[in-house]
Amino acid sequence: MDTEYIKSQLVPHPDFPKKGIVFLDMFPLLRNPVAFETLITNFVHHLTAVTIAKSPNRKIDVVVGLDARGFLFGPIIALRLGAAFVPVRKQGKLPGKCHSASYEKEYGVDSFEMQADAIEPGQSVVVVDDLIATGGSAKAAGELVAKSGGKILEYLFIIELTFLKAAEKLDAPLYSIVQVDD
Ligand SMILES: O=P(O)(O)OC[C@H]1O[C@H](OP(=O)(O)OP(=O)(O)O)[C@H](O)[C@@H]1O
Ligand SMILES: Nc1ncnc2[nH]cnc12
Repeated sequence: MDTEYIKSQLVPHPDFPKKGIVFLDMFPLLRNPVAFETLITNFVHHLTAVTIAKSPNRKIDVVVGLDARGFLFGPIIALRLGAAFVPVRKQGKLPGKCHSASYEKEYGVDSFEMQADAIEPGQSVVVVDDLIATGGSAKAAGELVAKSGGKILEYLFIIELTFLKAAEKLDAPLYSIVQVDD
């Protein structure tokens, strides 16, 4: 089963980057091409099914990836879907006019930016990242998409820390491949 295989590639690191956090490292998954392909295929099949169920004639226009680990697989999903890839970056990295939103996360505070002309009003958007913990970064990304007039179809993650109940903070459905419940 995809889920078990993908889960088996994630390596927990207790007390990183600070005491009390169990950091789930996704990089071993990317070192294994079969697991990486399984991951991408899972996301693409899921998104194809969701798109068909919602509106067979409508495609996903934009895949938004979050800095930094969402950049590692978001562009691949975008290419497979024939969609644009748009990065949401930490503050001060993007040139031109940007929208910005600040947020609190599992181990700190940060601010995100997205180029103001990257998404056109009415475009269908999915947001991807490796992991959702408190949901602070995903929520901030959602605010940036909304400022551009994009419509979020779904938020997608490899890992969801379900005990933090982040799904309740989001304005669109959440899909995750691996759920961690404690
Ligand atoms: O749901 P949240 O509580 O917002 O936490 C999840 C976010 O935290 C991690 O990124 P991090 O900010 O550590 O940055 P990195 O990808 O640059 O390591 C992770 O990749 C998510 O983006
Ligand atoms: N527990 C965790 N493991 C990996 N990345 C994270 N980002 C936020 N929380 C994390």
